[in-house]
Amino acid sequence: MDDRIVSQEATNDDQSMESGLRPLQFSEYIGQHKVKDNLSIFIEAAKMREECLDHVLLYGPPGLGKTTLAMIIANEMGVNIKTTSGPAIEKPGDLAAVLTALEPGDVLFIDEIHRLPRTIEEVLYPAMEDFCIDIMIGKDATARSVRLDLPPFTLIGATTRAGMLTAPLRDRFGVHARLEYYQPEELAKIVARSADLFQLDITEEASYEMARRSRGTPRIANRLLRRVRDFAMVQGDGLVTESIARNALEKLQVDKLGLDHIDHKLLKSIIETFAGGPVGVEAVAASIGEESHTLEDVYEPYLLQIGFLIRSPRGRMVSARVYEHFQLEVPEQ
Ligand SMILES: Nc1ncnc2c1ncn2[C@@H]1O[C@H](COP(=O)(O)OP(=O)(O)OP(=O)(O)O)[C@@H](O)[C@H]1O
Repeated sequence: MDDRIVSQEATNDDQSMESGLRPLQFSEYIGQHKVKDNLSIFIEAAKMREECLDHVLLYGPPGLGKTTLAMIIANEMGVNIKTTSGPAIEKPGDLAAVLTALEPGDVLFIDEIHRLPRTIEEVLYPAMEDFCIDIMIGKDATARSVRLDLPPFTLIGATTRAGMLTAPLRDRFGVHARLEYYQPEELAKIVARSADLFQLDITEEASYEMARRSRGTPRIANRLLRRVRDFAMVQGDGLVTESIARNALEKLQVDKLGLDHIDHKLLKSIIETFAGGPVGVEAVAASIGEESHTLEDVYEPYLLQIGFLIRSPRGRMVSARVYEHFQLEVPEQ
């Protein structure tokens, strides 16, 4: 896990803070209108039919609110939620234990569902389709399969890698919802809401200052707010103003677009060592002393998303916007 302030992954620090900041209803969940509107209809219809909600697959990058949404769905359905994750389920028996402990109507949330081993995934198929599981009793010659009925339940699977799910598993989810990166105005509302929960006074401009640097991700917005709050308490009179926020974010080395020193090092290395590219990912990784898979999984996605990096068949290139961002002259083609 990387410990950058702009990391999308949750740190231990985030986890203890996040539970208190989680919206509990759709009305408090900011943005993601398409997903929210559709889910609200499906929930309403399931309630009218007095049935469970169909199984839901939530996918999208880390920190965009998949866990939060799963909790809201359970809350809006008026049922309990049990939470586990792909890596926590090591044997088919682990999953059988979770499934047989469900109460009728419960939501079972499996985070990082793409990390379930195939043999365990197969236990899920009949559970999702027919609300039953087949478990093996005995060994070798005396082994036999016994079918156990389960109560009707809703499985909510969350993944950052929908492409890594097998087709049979993906097809068993009736609802597929893709979470998108947030717009600055939505993140500004999330910052203002969290500040309110922290009982912190903040100006609208200060919320925007953090929103613009949060890389489209609520988790990062909330993390920046926590750090800025420290600066406001020590350096100001408690009110978070735009200039306190800007000053704090500069000290934290998070620039106007949410880029940090690692992004700068990566982009500058391509400009200075490789004349802007194209250059192979291995060469870039070596030049900044990182593994190539870390570069691809952790550092590149945001830079690609904002169009700062371009992936071409001949390797990575920086776009003209990177030169402008660093106030460098754009080289002639
Ligand atoms: N739409 C939203 N409105 C308000 N707050 C949000 C929203 N989405 C996420 N958050 C906040 O961002 C934090 C991170 O959200 P959450 O843990 O649900 O992300 P996630 O997508 O499940 O991340 P991961 O994939 O790493 O598990 C939570 O504390 C939550 O309060």
